[in-house]
Amino acid sequence: MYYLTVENSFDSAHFLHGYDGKCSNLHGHRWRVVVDVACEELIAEGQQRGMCVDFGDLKKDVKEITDFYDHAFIVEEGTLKEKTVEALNEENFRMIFVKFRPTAENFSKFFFEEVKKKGYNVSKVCVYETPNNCAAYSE
Ligand SMILES: Nc1nc2c(c(=O)[nH]1)N=C([C@H](O)[C@H](O)COP(=O)(O)OP(=O)(O)OP(=O)(O)O)CN2
Ligand SMILES: [Zn+2]
Repeated sequence: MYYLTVENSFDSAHFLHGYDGKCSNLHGHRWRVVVDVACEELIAEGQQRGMCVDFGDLKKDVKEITDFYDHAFIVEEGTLKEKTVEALNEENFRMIFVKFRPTAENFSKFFFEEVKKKGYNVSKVCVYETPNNCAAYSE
């Protein structure tokens, strides 16, 4: 089995609703998303001969998926008061609502599925919230 690894990072804010501690406060991370793709066989012919997939294609797709979350406030649906959302909208702050609690674990599964949808044989996705903490998802 061959394994490829690419990564992309994005900066965004979040908070953990219902968390008893500092992470219940609005705070930011440089989220680092590390994607592993597996191949049993390499491409036999053409420009990509000897490759699992072209790093360029994989990097472009991972960047496209993750850059959407850059410089945004990521909010779990239903965790902010309506008037807070309205006020933030009035300020033109970019909010992205997600259906899950925005933890590294949930993001690792979310990005795993998003990259898989692009047709890659994803073997693992790790999401680093800080340089020292990461969560991984694989199937
Ligand atoms: N298993 C998880 N635990 C925590 C997550 C998570 O996604 N998965 N997330 C958080 C918070 O988002 C927090 O920002 C990160 O927590 P923590 O490492 O405790 O904070 P610091 O980076 O500031 O670390 P210090 O060592 O305290 O400086 C919490 N837990
Ligand atoms: Zn955090």
